[in-house]
Amino acid sequence: MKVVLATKNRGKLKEFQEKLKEFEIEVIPIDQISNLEPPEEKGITFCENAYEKAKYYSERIDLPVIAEDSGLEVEALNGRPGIFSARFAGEGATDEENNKRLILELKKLGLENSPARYVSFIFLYIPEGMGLWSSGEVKGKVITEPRGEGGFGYDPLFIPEGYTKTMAELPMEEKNKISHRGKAIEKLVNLIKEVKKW
Ligand SMILES: O=P(O)(O)OP(=O)(O)OP(=O)(O)OC[C@H]1O[C@@H](n2cnc3c(O)ncnc32)[C@H](O)[C@@H]1O
Ligand SMILES: [Mg+2]
Repeated sequence: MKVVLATKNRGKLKEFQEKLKEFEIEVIPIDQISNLEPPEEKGITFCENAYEKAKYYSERIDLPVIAEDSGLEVEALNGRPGIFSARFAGEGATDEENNKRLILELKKLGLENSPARYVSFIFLYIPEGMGLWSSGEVKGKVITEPRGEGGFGYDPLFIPEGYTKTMAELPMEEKNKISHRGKAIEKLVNLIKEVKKW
């Protein structure tokens, strides 16, 4: 089975490819099929953004498309950056700039860490008129001293619950076992299997 993934994020793409390989599903990045620019993320929830993006591409390329919207919710920041995680430090910000902003915001509050969670929301849009969705989360804490080279985004600042290493210090295989995305992908695969039985 093959499925198109609508993302511009290389880290995300690699994690999807690695995880779905376990289930013999091949992931084709959207830019191999189409050079359409993604729709603006206008939603106020992860759910809306994932749905809108999957629908947008699927209707235009007439193939099943997966899109994911994900982010980091920090307790001390009342859930921010949330859906704005990719652009916390401004439109087009790099991971490093976003991490700096997070550290600064925590320090402004006099904090060295805060409970936090990563959230992933995945939508699979099938042109014949069907949609499947799943979500996942991983709880942990964010710190103000980055560590590790793996993963992407806020991983050098995120320590999953029950761990002492940051997400960026874990091999991808291990991150995929415990991460918001890994869990959401597993749930989606189970749904696909159910639907195939009909
Ligand atoms: O929209 P696409 O093209 O898929 O790529 P994106 O990077 O903009 O992806 P999102 O809109 O879902 O924003 C998610 C942001 O949340 C953060 N994030 C999500 N999952 C993460 C993870 O597993 N590790 C670290 N940071 C993560 C990171 O800053 C991402 O850029
Ligand atoms: Mg995005």
